[in-house]
Amino acid sequence: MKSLDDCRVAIDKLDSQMLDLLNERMRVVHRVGEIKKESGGAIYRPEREKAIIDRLEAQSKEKGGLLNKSAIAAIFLEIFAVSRNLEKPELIAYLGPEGTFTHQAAESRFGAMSDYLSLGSINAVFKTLEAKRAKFGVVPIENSKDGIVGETLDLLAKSSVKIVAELYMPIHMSFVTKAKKLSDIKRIYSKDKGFGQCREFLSEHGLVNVELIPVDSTAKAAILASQDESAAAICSHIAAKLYSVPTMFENIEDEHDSSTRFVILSDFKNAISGDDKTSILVKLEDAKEAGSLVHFLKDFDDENINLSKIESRPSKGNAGFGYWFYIDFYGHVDEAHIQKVLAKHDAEVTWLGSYVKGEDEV
Ligand SMILES: C=C(O[C@@H]1C=C(C(=O)O)C=C[C@H]1O)C(=O)O
Repeated sequence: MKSLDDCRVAIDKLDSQMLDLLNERMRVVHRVGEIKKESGGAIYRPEREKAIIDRLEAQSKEKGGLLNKSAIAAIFLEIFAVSRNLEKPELIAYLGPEGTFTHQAAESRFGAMSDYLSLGSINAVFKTLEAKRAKFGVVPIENSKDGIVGETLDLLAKSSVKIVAELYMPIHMSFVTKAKKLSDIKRIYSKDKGFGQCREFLSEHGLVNVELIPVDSTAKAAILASQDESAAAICSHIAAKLYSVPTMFENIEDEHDSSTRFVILSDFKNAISGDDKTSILVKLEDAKEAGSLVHFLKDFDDENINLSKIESRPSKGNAGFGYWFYIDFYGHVDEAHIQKVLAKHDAEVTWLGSYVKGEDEV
């Protein structure tokens, strides 16, 4: 049996080996960066990152390793982020302020080392990308409980910016405070939705008579709680960490299965990964005729293309009532059967991006 000291000696040796291997990996990555610079290729290649994680998961399973897929993804997504920074540092704009769930989503993909730009609105994220002031943008597109984020869809319809990746993040609320015990808490800050999602928690813990103060964001709630020892905040894990407010309770939301889908925006087209999703916008020319949407969708069905989402939006600017549709389906725009359908509807369809299908949990 190894003693604690023996274990620590073994860990130190393994860490040194890992560091040497990581440095060797970074030298290869540096060369990849040079090749991409010569060819003008995109630095971020989500389909390649997915292939690496899938391969390592299979290897870990086969060899009976202790690391499961999410552990492997957590470690390697950080390595990829550091690698991309070495190839070329690129700025990531997100819907802020710092410490929001969008910030948490951005960090889960781009790591702790990247340069981030927190912006005040979804519109500002699109504008910043259009002006090439940032390479990537991260915005929410839908929530499993609240539905679609209309502003994101409307901006996708108007902008040249493309979706290059998606990710789903479970939304968990933390109860954070500098107070020593619950009875010391006189006020709680959160977004109004934050209170709504944690009603049961508040009543079970006798907090209904405490003053509930709604503020603009859960991040702001964390800041306020960091300045007042008789206050608490209901906020994200990242906000608590960022503003150094101790967590008293985690996962305090009434329903634990709420998740938000975020999209990563940029200006390039991904290669086919074999497990892709595509988003399009459809403005049907004969929209006023009965059955036009059915005919359109029948072409997808004929090619065995499965839809994962269809959402209608009022088209602003037209006289009277006009509609367009936002559609997500499985497959990549460069696959032949998809090309066939899209070519038939060339004038009616705007391609918004093809990207690796996200998994429900990152
Ligand atoms: C190194 C590359 O660039 C990026 C970094 C990757 C990595 O660290 O393995 C993988 C894909 C890209 O996002 C590459 O394209 O191979």
